[in-house]
Amino acid sequence: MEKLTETQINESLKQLEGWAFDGETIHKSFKFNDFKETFSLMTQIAFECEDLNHHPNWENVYNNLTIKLNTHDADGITKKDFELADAIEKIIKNK
Ligand SMILES: C[C@H](O)[C@H](O)[C@H]1CNC2=NC(N)=NC(=O)C2=N1
Repeated sequence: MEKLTETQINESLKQLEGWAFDGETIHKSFKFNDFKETFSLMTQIAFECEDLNHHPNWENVYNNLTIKLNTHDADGITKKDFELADAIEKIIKNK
């Protein structure tokens, strides 16, 4: 899988509200109602990650969730990161 250039990353980020590029990952932080809702969403996302065979670097503290995505196999950002980010946004929008 080819890694994307910074220009391509920034272009793709325009379609993803609230996501940013920190030089290594695309990332976004979320705040939900409580821990149960947060962990339920993390579980739904986890099954999507398995389907895509693409996994996040994420941190959860109570109702806060920070998700960072990059492609280890490419040592950069690839289309798979944006595919997973899209899937994450859909899960959260439909909660
Ligand atoms: C063998 C390799 O770990 C797998 O192909 C998948 C698993 N999940 C993954 N997740 C992420 N973020 N990057 C990868 O390169 C990746 N590779």
